[in-house]
Amino acid sequence: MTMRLDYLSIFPAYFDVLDISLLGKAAVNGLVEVHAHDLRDWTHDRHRTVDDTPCGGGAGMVMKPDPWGEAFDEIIGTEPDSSVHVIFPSPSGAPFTQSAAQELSSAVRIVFCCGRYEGIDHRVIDYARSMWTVHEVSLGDYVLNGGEVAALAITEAVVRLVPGFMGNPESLAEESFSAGQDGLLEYPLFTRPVSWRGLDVPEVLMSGHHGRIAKWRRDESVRLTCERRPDLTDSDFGVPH
Ligand SMILES: NC(=S)c1ccno1
Repeated sequence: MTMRLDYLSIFPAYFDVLDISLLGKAAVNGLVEVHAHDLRDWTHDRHRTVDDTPCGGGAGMVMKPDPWGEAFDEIIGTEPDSSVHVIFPSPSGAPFTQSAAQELSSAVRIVFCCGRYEGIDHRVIDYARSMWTVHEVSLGDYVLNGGEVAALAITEAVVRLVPGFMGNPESLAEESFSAGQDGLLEYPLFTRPVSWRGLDVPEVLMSGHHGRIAKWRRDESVRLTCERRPDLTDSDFGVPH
């Protein structure tokens, strides 16, 4: 199954980077198909206008609904289809999580709508909700200049989970937030040399004792998660001794 990814933006060149490294390899292998579109291609005036002043007043400009609607018609179609996932990255979106990435990794089509200015006329989102499966998501509590960088981050988080993408799928099982880690943060990682600038690899990792190594890693995951992400912990994890 090939996952088709579409990006609607007034800066489609942001997505040229998807030809690089693993994502480029996934495209070559037919796992994903990438299409970036310039929203201005669906304008009809000399200035290729995509924005206008906000109704009700206020600073900045709002993206007009017409170009989005015409782009949807051409890129996605005019019939409802819940298998099409339409993503609007936005500071007012729901937190984007690893579980959301996992769910989206089985999608056949994902369309990213990258807003600029103060945002997109809300009717565009309402229309999309009436037609497809819509996700208004945020990467964090901060504001970017547009949705493009967020779309790239979400793309990487999703595509790397597509079956056949990662050379060694087992490496996914031990990552932060993975089910194999009970949703905990990943433990610290080390490799050779054993001693580096006066800093040594923890002895337990060199012991060859798999049980002790597994316990050390679990304890470190619990410790890090309790310290850095108490919101992810619950009474089951407890406080590491
Ligand atoms: N925080 C996110 S995802 C965002 C999108 C646009 N601006 O901020």
